[in-house]
Amino acid sequence: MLKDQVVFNYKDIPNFPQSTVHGHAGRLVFGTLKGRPCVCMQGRFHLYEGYPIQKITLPMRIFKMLGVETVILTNAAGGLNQDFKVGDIMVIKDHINMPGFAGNNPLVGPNDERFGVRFPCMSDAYDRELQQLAVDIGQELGYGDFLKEGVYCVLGGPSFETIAECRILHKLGADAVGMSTVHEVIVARHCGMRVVALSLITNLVVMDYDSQEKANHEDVLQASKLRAGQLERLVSTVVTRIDHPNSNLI
Ligand SMILES: O=P(O)(O)O[C@@H]1C[C@H](O)[C@@H](CO)O1
Ligand code: HPA
Repeated sequence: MLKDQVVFNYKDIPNFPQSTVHGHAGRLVFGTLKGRPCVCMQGRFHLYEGYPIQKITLPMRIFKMLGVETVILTNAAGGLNQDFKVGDIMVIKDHINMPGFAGNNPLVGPNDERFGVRFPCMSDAYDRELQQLAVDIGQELGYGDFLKEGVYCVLGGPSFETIAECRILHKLGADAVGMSTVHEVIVARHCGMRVVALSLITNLVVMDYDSQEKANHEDVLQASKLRAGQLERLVSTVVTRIDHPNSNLI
C-alpha cells in the first residue's frame, strides 16, 4: 500500500513493545501514499498482553515527536448493535473507556506538560470532519450497505464477554466492543493529534442464553480478511483526502 517503504521490526527499535498476538506482524512501516508521508503500525499492543498502559500508548508519543498530525486507527470489534452485521465497518463517533472507570487511564501519573494538559477534553476525541470524510468516502466507494457509525467500548480482555456483560454494554449505549484503540486515542488527543477510527465488526456478540455461538479469535481473523481490501481502500482514500496544512506525517 505504501510506496518507497522503509521497514523497522519492533524488536529492532529500542524500548518498543513487541507484538505477541497472532495476526499482528510487529513492524513499523514508513512510506508515502500518493505523495503523502505516512507511518503504519503492523500490530498494536493491548492491556491483556500484560504491558503497562503507558507502554501500549508509547507509539502515539513517538508519532507526535516525528511530526504526525493525524492518526487513523482500525480495530476488530464485536457488534452489540442489533442492526449490525458481520463485515460492517463502523466509523467510531465516541468511546466508553471501561478500564478508565477503574482508574486505568494512560494519562495516570505525573503529567508531561511537553505533550499536553493535565485534564484533556475527550468530548471531541473523534474529529467530526474526519468522521464525515470517512462516511462520505465510504458512500462514494459503494460501501453504503455496510458502513455504520457508533460508539466503541473498550474492555481489558483477553476473555471475550459474558452474555450479561454484553447486555449491560448494550444498555450503556455501546454499539461495538473490543480490547484496544481507546488508550491510543486518549494519548493521541492529549498531545493534539487528530483522530479518526474505524471498527470492523468481525462477530456479533452473544446476547441470548439459547445461542450456540461462541466468540473466538479465529473467526475474528477470518472476518477481518474478508473486508481487508475494502477497509484498506477506505483508509487510503481518507489519507489522500485529508487537508494537511503542514503536509506532515499521517
Ligand atoms: O484490532 P484489535 O487488536 O482490537 O483486535 C481485537 C481485540 C483482540 O486483539 C482480538 C480478539 O480476537 O481482536
Ligand atoms: N469482544 C471483544 N473484542 C473483540 C470482539 C468481541 O466480541 N471481536 C473482536 N474483538
